Amino acid sequence: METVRAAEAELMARLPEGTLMQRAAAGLAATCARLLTGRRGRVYGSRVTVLAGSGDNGGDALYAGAALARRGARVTAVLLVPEKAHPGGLAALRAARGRVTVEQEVGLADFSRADLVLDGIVGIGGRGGLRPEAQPYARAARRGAVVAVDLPSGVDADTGEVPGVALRADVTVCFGTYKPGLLIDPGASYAGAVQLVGIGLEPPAAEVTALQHADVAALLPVPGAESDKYRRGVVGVAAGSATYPGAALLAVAGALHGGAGAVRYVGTAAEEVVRRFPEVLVTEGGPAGAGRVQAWVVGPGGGEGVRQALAEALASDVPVLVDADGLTELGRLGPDALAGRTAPTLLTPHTGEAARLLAGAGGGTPPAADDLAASRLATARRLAADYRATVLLKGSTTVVADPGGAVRVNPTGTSWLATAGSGDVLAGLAGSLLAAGLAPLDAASAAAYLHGLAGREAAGEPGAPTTALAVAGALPAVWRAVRTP
Ligand SMILES: NC(=O)C1=CN([C@@H]2O[C@H](COP(=O)(O)OP(=O)(O)OC[C@H]3O[C@@H](n4cnc5c(N)ncnc54)[C@H](OP(=O)(O)O)[C@@H]3O)[C@@H](O)[C@H]2O)[C@@H](O)CC1
Ligand SMILES: Nc1ncnc2c1ncn2[C@@H]1O[C@H](COP(=O)(O)OP(=O)(O)O)[C@@H](O)[C@H]1O
Ligand SMILES: [K+]
Repeated sequence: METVRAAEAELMARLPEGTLMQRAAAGLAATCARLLTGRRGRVYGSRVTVLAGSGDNGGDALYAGAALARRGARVTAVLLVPEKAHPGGLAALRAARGRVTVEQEVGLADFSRADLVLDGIVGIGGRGGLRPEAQPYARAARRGAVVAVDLPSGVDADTGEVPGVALRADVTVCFGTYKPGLLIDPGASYAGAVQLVGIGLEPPAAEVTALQHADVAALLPVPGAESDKYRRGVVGVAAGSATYPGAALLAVAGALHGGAGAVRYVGTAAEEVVRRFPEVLVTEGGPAGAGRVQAWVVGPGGGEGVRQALAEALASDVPVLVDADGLTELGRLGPDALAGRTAPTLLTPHTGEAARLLAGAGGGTPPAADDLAASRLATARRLAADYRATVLLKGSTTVVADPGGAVRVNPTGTSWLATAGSGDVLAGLAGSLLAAGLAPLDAASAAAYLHGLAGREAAGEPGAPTTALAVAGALPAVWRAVRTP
């Protein structure tokens, strides 16, 4: 949040005092009024509780509460740290005939009864989780909507980590820029629907970004008039074993829809692959003896042959994507196995595989996968730095980290993707984009974006269990949707 603060400070120096807070509060009040109108038909007479902490986040909430009170809402502000409540906001609320209480019991009762709660306990200035005085609100029952001011209180703005408890919101109104904590789980799951209110803040280039349709459309490889299959790129897939022949089919299915001109398969499932996908080139032996490819995918359903396949692929001078059993093997070898590479490497672990990779990098026992899921940003960054490779960390929020420091979080994911084999499809898809010439960060984040949309498409609305093969089958429709202006 240092960059946001710097941008705010720079902008504030040019504006009359309080301008940004007034803009923020006006946007916040407008969203609250829309929500109340939607739920109750009108703002007038509705019950609103403002939870106001000790900083400017509380100030925003108090000013917005004042605006709602002027429209006839019955507003009560609960001051969590009475001596530090924002003086201007408090005065505005009082002038609008809002009630103020410092009794936490009264506050909790109001909170539970309210049609709408404004969570202004703490925003980007919050550190170390909710303090004791605020914790009961995170646990209390409520019947109304909770609108988080800038960020759900208790969520770390920079990382999405939740040390302790946090206030779950239905809507988060964030000011100026999306904070990473709103995009990365577990924080993202507390934010509800996120609305951005412009306050005239021009954010500097962010360290953590999320692609949108237009960004992905610009990245996707599209054949030109002069293209042929080789110029579009050939992706090599070394996947599948006697135990998991299906992983080969799924990785190939993803690869066929990723933009490469051809897919070359090596491995024990060649017969099944060709029966299902006659367009695939198959070669005996491992990656070293296969014809020229522009990128390798190694590891899905890997089995016995994975050690050799990984060694051969890593010895090549083309980008290599390592997934699944390939990652387990790489964890055994440690980062040194990538030291001599002349082309980029993309690692696509889930948190269990990430734990093995970290153990391989640092020695010792693997960290618990659950702990890594609670600190996705830090985990992806650490792996990227340790292995000097691009890392796509899978799971409830997919995070892609480049060794150079850039991070992208994927906004399209859906938990319907938590189905066996969908990771294999993602590996093939991302490998295909690598072969088509995308940089690893672009290939990984565009693949995650398409894969998330395909998961949604395959699950349908309002959602039903789907399969990895159906996710692969949805990819063409998703490409078209993304490329439609
Ligand atoms: N800057 C701007 O131009 C604009 C900023 N805007 C708004 O300001 C917000 C940032 O305001 P901020 O910097 O005052 O910090 P904020 O989030 O209110 O928290 C700091 C206070 O909370 C306390 N505290 C700390 N940790 C805590 C915890 N875990 N649990 C409980 N309390 C905790 C801490 O107390 P202390 O440590 O001092 O005791 C300190 O007093 C931002 O999110 C946005 O809403 C908008 O108006 C647009 C323009
Ligand atoms: N809760 C979730 N929400 C969103 N996506 C998820 C969730 N759980 C898993 N996924 C996604 O599903 C895919 C599962 O991949 P992976 O764990 O490799 O499974 P498999 O090995 O069975 O293919 C990944 O793309 C991952 O990001
Ligand atoms: K808040």
